[in-house]
Amino acid sequence: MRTAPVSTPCPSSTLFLHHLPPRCSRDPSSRTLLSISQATVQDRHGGKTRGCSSRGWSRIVSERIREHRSNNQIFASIADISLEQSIENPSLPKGDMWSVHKFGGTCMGTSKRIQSVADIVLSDSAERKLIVVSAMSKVTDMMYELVNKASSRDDSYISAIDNVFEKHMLTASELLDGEDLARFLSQLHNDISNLKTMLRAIYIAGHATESFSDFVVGHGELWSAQMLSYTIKKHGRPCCWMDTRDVLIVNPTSSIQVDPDYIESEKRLEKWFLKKPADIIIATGFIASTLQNIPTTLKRDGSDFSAAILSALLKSRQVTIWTDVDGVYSADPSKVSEAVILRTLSYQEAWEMSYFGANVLHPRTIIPVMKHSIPILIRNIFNLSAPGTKICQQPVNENQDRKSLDSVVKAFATIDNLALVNVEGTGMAGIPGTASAIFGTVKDVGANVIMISQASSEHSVCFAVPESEVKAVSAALHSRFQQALDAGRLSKVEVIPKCSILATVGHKMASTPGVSATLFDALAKANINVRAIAQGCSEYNITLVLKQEDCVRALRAVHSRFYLSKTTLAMGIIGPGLIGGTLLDQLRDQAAALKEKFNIDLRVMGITGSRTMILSDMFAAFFRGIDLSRWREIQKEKAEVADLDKFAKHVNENHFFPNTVLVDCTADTNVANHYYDWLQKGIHVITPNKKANSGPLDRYLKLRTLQRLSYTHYFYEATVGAGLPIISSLQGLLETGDKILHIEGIFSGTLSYIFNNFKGTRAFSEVVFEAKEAGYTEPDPRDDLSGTDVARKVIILARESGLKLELSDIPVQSLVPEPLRACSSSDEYMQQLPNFDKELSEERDDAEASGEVLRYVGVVDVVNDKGSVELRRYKKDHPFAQLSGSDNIIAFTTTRYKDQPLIVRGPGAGAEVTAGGVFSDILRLASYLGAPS
Ligand SMILES: NC(=O)C1=CN([C@@H]2O[C@H](COP(=O)(O)OP(=O)(O)OC[C@H]3O[C@@H](n4cnc5c(N)ncnc54)[C@H](O)[C@@H]3O)[C@@H](O)[C@H]2O)C=CC1
Ligand SMILES: N[C@@H](CC=O)C(=O)O
Ligand code: NA
Repeated sequence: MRTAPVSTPCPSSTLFLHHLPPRCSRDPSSRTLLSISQATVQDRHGGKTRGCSSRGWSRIVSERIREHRSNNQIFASIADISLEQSIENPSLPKGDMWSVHKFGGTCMGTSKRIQSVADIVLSDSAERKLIVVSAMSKVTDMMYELVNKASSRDDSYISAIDNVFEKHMLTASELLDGEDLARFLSQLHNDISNLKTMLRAIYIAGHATESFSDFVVGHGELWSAQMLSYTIKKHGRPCCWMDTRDVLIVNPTSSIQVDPDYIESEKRLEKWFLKKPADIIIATGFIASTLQNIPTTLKRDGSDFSAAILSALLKSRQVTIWTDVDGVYSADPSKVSEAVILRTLSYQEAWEMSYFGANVLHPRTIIPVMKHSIPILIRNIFNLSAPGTKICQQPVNENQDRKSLDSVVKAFATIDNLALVNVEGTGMAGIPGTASAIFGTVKDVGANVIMISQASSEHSVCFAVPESEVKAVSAALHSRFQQALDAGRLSKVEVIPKCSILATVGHKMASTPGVSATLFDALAKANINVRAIAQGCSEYNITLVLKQEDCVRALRAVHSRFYLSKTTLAMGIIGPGLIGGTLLDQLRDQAAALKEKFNIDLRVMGITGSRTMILSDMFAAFFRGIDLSRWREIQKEKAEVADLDKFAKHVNENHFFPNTVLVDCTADTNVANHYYDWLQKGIHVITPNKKANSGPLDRYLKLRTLQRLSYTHYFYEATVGAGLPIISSLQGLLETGDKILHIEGIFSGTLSYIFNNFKGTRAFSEVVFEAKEAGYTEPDPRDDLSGTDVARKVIILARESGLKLELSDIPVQSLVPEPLRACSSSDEYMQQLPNFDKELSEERDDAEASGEVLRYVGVVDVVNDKGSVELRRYKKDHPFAQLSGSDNIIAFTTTRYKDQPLIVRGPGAGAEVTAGGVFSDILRLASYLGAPS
């Protein structure tokens, strides 16, 4: 047997013998192993047995070995020897003076990080500290790999173990020097050569028992604990390292779980402390022993569990789990960028979250500390300024966690790759044992049921299982219930694939009215269908099953709805002309204020004109949207050929934003023809374009019906009177039960401007040109001058009032001279217009002579089911004669406003006011979707 050269005695080392499973003694290699272990036994107790020579120790141990048959007894006996040898020591103090910390593999990943860990430990002002450490990052995997290689007789385990040695040797050399380094390296050498012997035995046997494997793997923790202990000692602070296999006693309950034996562990901890009453203890995480002293691990609960058990044994003031995130987020930050760090969580909330894979402790880890009300602090080793998340009995100062106090929802989590199984049939109701038969069958195929839901009618039971297990579950159920299916007692065993779970977690959530309503409302508004629901009476969790493709959108929708983040809208702007361009600039200027003051986050994901479009960068800045401070430049630099379908898909199908709105700022009928399809897909539509609402009646009615049936919104305030509240006023009157009798008004900003300024000093064509320049006209000014634009507005208001009129039903008096109606372009029309100035001049002079003015008005005669558009004369004292600029004026005569009409007046055209009207529709949408109003 080769042993590593030992330059200095090893004061603290692992006890090899005592960790050997009983079967070791029957193993051909056990004799060799025993001889190694004798050497290490003496090391292990070196700290307390300095008075005992190596030979003396060997003698005592040999005697005890003779006295006791099993290795376990040997260990117990050895422990007794060390106790016999121990000098008088204080008993183990417990309580507030202890502060427990746990540093995971990442924190212990390099020499620099181990140094930072030492600094953190030293800066903790607690009287006594117990520090639990994991193996250096990747080491546990490397160790498992060693066992796998050896047991599959792969020779490369030898070079692999050399890599393990190298990694620790280099790290220690960077951290330590002098005698400490020599001691550590000698110990490392010893351990590695012991491991090589053991791996050789595994190699020969072609098999490793679980305890062999646990024994090998646990070395990562032993080495990291020793390195940290020496590093702290280097700073002049007395410090001991603890092999927790001497202290933590557990009963393995399954291959993935162990139960701590608190009574035995407490006894052993007290014994340990008698020997090493240190103020700073560095303890190995993850590893433990059985009551029979067989090495084992804490399985998947790992080092966090070690820290929690030790913390409970010491009744420490707090346990700090150091990791690489700032704390527990309200949702997975990779899916919800506005997720916030929760300052506090109750123990129950924390274990609900951890089940869903949030970066929280495993529920079993929480139980030991919860019993003694010990707070757990989760902190980021890479960001010491972050206060972290405190998991404790009573969440302190809940207000800090959320902006909204009334919300009791803390956080959201999701699980993907699930399938729902639905067992349905009339033969289940009132028959005891059906559920047991169903779930017994599921258990028999080893599938894990993640949630269950059954309505009280008992006609169906549905449950979620991992997608990977559903095939076996379905086959087993079909076979188990074949007879019931054949007889029709069960109608189906159905699998709904590609599902996800969305869980909402919060303290006392279920006992607060309105939580579920708000949750489901947020989902409905994002057009997300819920397949199944489960809420236990624990009141900490509401679980929903949805289509997997909807899951991230759902997560974002509910997260923002509970005010944990902004109401985020993905927007696509179609037609960046005068109105669209002005809107984009307004969005740019207002974005920050909207985010900060109103919790609304608007992201323009695409802008398309008729020929080219720009889409937000799919990878880099995708989620930020297009930089609106440079959208014109980006349009020049990065535009691609416009494709409206691709555009809508890009904006909508990101799966990230719960809601999408397309804003149509064109005057194009083709774009308007897409609204139905978009609304059907759950895309909200906002527009100043009048084409959809004034187009063919049947299409309009279909669109409105769809909109009313769905949770998808279609807003078009700017189609009449630009930003003036015309549509909303009319809707308000109707919704509150008023009856519209008559609507009359000046609906054209262009024609209002023209007749307000056509005072005999300038030619008619000159004033038309001014109106166009001012941005009041339609893209083609003939739409205004022909009265078509006003007719469209009349139709929009008539239909809104319940009349079923077509555009062709409205008689329109056109102001476009007959010969110019056939002009091929608006430019040609504008050029030729001066030739026809005379006609309108004469009409104006004639009116003037009678003390009247000309006004171009639209009328909706609801009582007589008709509308008209014409040039009328009004006395100079009539309200319609008092206008200026591009003012619109609209008078609603209703059953409530009969004697005096309700009048809305103000600028009814122009870039700023129109874009402002569209913008206010966008904010109305955000508020409908849950933004604070
Ligand atoms: N100017 C005003 O005061 C008011 C205008 N409106 C309406 O606002 C809309 C826009 O008007 P303006 O901005 O003045 O017109 P504009 O002509 O300046 O802008 C329209 C933009 O849409 C683009 N476009 C046309 N067809 C397209 C298509 N199929 N796909 C993508 N882009 C397309 C054009 O290239 C242009 O950039 C019109 O529907 C108008 O009726 C409504 C109220 C007031
Ligand atoms: N061209 C229109 C613009 C608003 O719809 C008008 O002049 O009113
Ligand atoms: Na309006």
